[in-house]
Formats: sequence, structure tokens, C-alpha cells
Amino acid sequence: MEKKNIKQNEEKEIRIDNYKITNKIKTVGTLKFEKNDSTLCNKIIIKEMDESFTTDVKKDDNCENNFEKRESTNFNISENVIENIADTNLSNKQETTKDDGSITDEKKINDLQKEIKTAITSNENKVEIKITKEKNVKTSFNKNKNETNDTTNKKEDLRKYYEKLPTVIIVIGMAGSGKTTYVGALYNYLKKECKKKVYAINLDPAVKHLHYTANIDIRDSIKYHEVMKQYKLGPNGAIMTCLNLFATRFDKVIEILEKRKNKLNYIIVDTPGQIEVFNWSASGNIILETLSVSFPVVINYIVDTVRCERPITFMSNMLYACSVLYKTRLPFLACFNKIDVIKHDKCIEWMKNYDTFSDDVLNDESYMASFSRSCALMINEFYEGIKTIGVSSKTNEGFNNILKKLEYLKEEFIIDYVSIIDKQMKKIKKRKDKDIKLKMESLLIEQQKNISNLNK
Ligand SMILES: Nc1nc2c(ncn2[C@@H]2O[C@H](COP(=O)(O)OP(=O)(O)OP(=O)(O)O)[C@@H](O)[C@H]2O)c(=O)[nH]1
Repeated sequence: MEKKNIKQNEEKEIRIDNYKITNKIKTVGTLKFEKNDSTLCNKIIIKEMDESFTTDVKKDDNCENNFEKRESTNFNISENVIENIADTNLSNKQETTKDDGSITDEKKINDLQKEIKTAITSNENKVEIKITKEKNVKTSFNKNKNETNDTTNKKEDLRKYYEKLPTVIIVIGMAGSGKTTYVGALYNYLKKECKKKVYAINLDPAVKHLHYTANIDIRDSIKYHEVMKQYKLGPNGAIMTCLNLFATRFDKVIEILEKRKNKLNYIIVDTPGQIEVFNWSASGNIILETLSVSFPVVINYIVDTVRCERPITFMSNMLYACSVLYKTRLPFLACFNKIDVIKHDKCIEWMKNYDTFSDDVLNDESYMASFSRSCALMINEFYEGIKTIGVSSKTNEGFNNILKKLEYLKEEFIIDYVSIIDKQMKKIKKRKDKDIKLKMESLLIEQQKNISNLNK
């Protein structure tokens, strides 16, 4: 056994055989041992009995009762690339099992208590000690390989792990489809009607007014108009550059979400109006990949039903939606928004019945008609693979069906996506980390080139 002198207000560490016990003990009080035998023990922690230490979460990290709180995200975007993006959660989880001894018998626990007592009293500090037996946090892909080789159990654990995580809802849609209004309505609905813990992230640097309280807002870190001026860009180029700059520090966002995850049910992400900026850019890719490695993710595509009155505009909207689905390959919910203005029944009919669509297209005189008919034949598979819903972000009509669909899609993520990860988790993670790092590096190089060109 190895003992370290324990000084007040210092990190204390005691090593007893295979057991490592670390903590900060600040409070001076009476020495007391407490033991909880009701659960299986795989870890020993010395806990300070001071009120401030009753939770493992730091006070300012605990937003249980304050989801309105804006996170401080004024990241220094000129800092160098941070390594291991997307790894934050994994490495955090590893901490829970790393080096932890497994204590199975009473004698060992008693011996351990004596050892701790001697170690602490030798320093003449009066401290209150709690030895807790903690349930094994089985995060599946992080747990010790020796613990289980049973793949069925592993899958079940992984499933349970993802089930507990908040669902990330990424709201994507054409400019003016009502994304921001929808995010506001969904945020309020989930929070007030469904009593869920909701967190909102705004990734649209150009938005002027939000209908919800964003916990993380890209505008806090990056000033759209300054980017426009500095890089001499137009509106779309500036949005793209803002998103690129923000993506280089997306690891910080993941870090924040990791701290909050146990207390959240939903994380809603509002994206810029231009689909291509998010869907086809490297930064959009980084953001999506990073989030989907860490949380169950659902794509919520917003369709402007008013603009789908004609079968041809409906088809172009569906082609966009289709491209988003095949790019992201994530569970997909298409929301026909603005049904207070026009119902979406026709759209659903077109999706279900090719003949109806074909007939209606024939009545449309546009030269695009025959192209749309061909597309409708081709796009059938897409219609079958997605969920649809009609909503009004103004009147909240249709929102009562949303929760069920979101739960269904989370389940879809867990079944389809998690089981694949289970097999190749490490491989995928390694590849993604490398991939993401490379993308981030190239973004920074691009950024530096732009700056040096401007300085010439
Ligand atoms: N009638 C009606 N209008 C809506 C609804 N949802 C949004 N709108 C209106 O549609 C317009 C565009 O809404 P936004 O929420 O700004 O749309 P957006 O997709 O975020 O816009 P960009 O960020 O520019 O892409 C606004 O005038 C909204 O008031 C709805 O459900 N019904």
C-alpha cells in the first residue's frame, strides 16, 4: 500500500493495492464512515460531506433548474485545431471505469476503511468520509473488455445507454420555410406542454430575431457582418464562413452538451436558411458527424406547405429533402409547416399515390412536368423511409403528434445506427476523429490563407 500525505484543500490520493481513491476534501468535520451494501460495488469514492460536494457536477455546470441560461461560447476561433473532437464524451466516460478496482468482499472493504482512516488521521485533519458503493455505469463501448464478451449484453447496454441520452433534433429546411418559428414553437411545446427539459442551439449567424431562448448561439462567437466585411463576402459566403469558423471549435459545444446530457431530454439545433450551406459544407458535415457520434440524432426537415401547392414545387422540395436524407443517412421527420394557411393533405396524397401526382402534373403546363413525373417514380423509396407530419408553428396545430414521432425516430436511430456502431465503434470513432481533424485542419488552413490574402 502506498499513502500520500493529505493536506487540507488539496487533491488527495490514496492507493491501496489495486484501488485508487482520489478527491478533494475541504470541509473540516467529524470522521465518520458510511457504507451502503445495497448495491454492487465496483468503485470507491471518498466524498466530502459538505453540501457543495453532494453532486459530482460543478455548481456552474449544473443547469438543472436553469435551462434558460445562455452558455458562454465566445470561443477564440483563431486558436489552433483542437485534437480529439467528438472524443470528449468517450474520454469522459472512460474516467468512470478507468483504474477502478472491483471490490467484492466485506473484508476488503473493512481493510480499506482502516487504511483510509489511518491515512487521513495521520494528517490530523478532521474530515467526514463517505465510502459509497456505486452501480457500475455500463457505457458499453467504454467498459472494460474483460467485463463481458457477450455481444447480446453489450448491445443491450449500448441500447440502454443511448436511450438515456437526449435526442438531438436538427432542424433543416429551405429559406423561409419557417425553421426559426418552428424551433420556437417546438421548444415551447416540449417544455411547457410535455414538461421536457429542452436545450436550444442556434447555428444561423444571420438570424435577427429568435422565437426561443438559445442556450448556445453562434452569434455570440462570430459576428456575421464583421465576417462579411473582413472577408469581403456576400451573404451566403459569409454564412458559410461563419459556420466554418464555428465548426473549428465545435468540440467546445460537445463539451458543454456532455455536461448537460443527463439532465436533458431534447437538444434542438436551428440551422441557417440555405440548406446547401449546412448540408453540403464541410462544417455542416463536421457538426452532424460529431453530434451523431455522441447522441441520437434526428433530422427534422421543414417543408413550406404553401410553396408545395403546385406538384412541381412540391417535387423540387422533396428532391431537396431526399438529398438531405441521403447525405445525412439519419432518421428523418418531414414537417409540412404552415398548415394554418394550407393543409398538407394533397402532399401526403402525392406521396402515397403516384397516379394522383402524375395526373396533377399533367394539368400543370410547366416544361418540368415530365421530369417531375420521372422523379416521383424514383423517389418512392424515399417516401417510404421517412415519417411525415403536418404542423403550424403559428397555431401549434399538429404538435400533439410530434412527441410520438420523435420517440419512434430515436428508437430507429438506436436500432439502425447504434447496432452498427456496436460492431465497429472503435474503428468508426478512429476514422471519424481522423476525418474530422483533417477537415478542421483544412478549414483552418483555408481561413489562414484568406487572412493572408487580405493582408497582402
Ligand atoms: N402562417 C404561418 N406562417 C409561418 C409559420 N411558420 C413560419 N411562418 C412565417 O414564415 C416566415 C419565415 O419564417 P422563419 O421562421 O423566419 O423561416 P426560416 O426558415 O427560419 O427563415 P430563414 O432563416 O431565412 O431561412 C415568417 O414570416 C414566419 O412568420 C406557420 O406555421 N404559419
